Amino acid sequence: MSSPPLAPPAQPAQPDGPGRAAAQVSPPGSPTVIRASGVGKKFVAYHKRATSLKERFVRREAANGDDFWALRDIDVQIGRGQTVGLAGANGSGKSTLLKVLAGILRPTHGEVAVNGRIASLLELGAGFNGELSGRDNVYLNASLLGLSKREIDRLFDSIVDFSELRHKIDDEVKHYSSGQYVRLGFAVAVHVDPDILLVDEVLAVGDEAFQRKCLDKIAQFRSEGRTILFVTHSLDLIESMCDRILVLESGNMIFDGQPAVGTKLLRQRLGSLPVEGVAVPYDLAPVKPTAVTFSHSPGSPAQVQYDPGEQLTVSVELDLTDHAPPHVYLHVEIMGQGEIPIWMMETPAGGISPGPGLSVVDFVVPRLPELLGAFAVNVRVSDASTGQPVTARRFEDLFGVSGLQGAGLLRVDYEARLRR
Ligand SMILES: Nc1ncnc2c1ncn2[C@@H]1O[C@H](COP(=O)(O)OP(=O)(O)OP(=O)(O)O)[C@@H](O)[C@H]1O
Repeated sequence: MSSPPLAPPAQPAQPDGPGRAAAQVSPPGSPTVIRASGVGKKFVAYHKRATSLKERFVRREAANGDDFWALRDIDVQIGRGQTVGLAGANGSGKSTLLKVLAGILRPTHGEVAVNGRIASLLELGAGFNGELSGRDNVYLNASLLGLSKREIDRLFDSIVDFSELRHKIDDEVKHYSSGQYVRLGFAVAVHVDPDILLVDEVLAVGDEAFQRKCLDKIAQFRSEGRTILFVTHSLDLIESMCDRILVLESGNMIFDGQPAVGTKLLRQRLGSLPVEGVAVPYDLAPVKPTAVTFSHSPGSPAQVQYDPGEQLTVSVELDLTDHAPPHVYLHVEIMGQGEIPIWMMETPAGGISPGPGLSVVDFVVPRLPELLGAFAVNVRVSDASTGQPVTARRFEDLFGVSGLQGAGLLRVDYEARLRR
């Protein structure tokens, strides 16, 4: 599917953060190759099937069909050369979004524009005719993706070699196993010289050796500057292979941005991230850290993603009862991937004296170091006069720092010297 060249991408409209999608612009100078604007997709869910012709006639159409929005108001722009992971719980709309972007499903609302040749490997068997042989399906599939007969003749052996199905190539594909289907589908998709590759979770069907081969191919495509969008439940894979993650929840895009931040948010939402760190019962504490927010400067609008060198303010809201100690000491740990404390901030040793009620303590970091990752916050409160712990709380609210591309967590200056 292709369309006329797209206009330069518009700037993102809204600030980023969990709970609303953070629009991500393409890297500077990289044109947008996929743009979805206000995309919604409605299905009609029929809860109960009519059991007789009469019943079907009496109910007619809409009587027991509920509208069901599998996608709601999705705005996204994908820049050329980006590798984007699409993640979310079962039924969140990932496959539907991929199909809408591939032009296989028409959106109920909104528009999709694509600039470049798309090859897609969607649900099992999509694009294959079970009655035809593997050989015929290679020709059929590749011609649907825009290749001429002569081009397919030239690529045929390479496609079959990649699929490792030469011994099966003249069998009807309805007799293929699901893994064999995917092998052939993937082999065709990567041979048609696509600008954009869309891959659904189907890769999980292949055996380990074939998965490795597919991932190597995706890595090669990535290094060639092609655009890749893939659905996976493997958040580790997204962290290692993608420049960007889109997280869907009930058809809404709740996050668009840095993989480390998005995967952590999703793990939180799926309940697969342990919450820990409460030392003293929080409910009984006379001083409660009730919220943590991130912004550029004290009091400025909340923001989640930062670049190295930018100012960051971590604001801790405290709620004190009348029985709170007069001098309170706060210890704030910024926690990285794998529960590693990255840095620590604290109030002066004598503590602070906020008084009863709500107050906010701002920790201002004038220049963020050259870091990469998503960071959560642990807050410990103690009585500054006695040193006794009061309570502790872990905040899963995250901020992310981008800027280093696959270069580890921290930038360290170094020289490489040869010595003989
Ligand atoms: N053709 C259809 N008719 C009705 N409902 C549909 C149709 N296709 C998908 N759905 C529904 O839309 C929702 C989103 O489905 P989709 O396959 O996009 O989810 P997904 O995020 O890819 O899920 P999974 O991780 O389980 O593959 C689901 O509730 C699904 O049942």
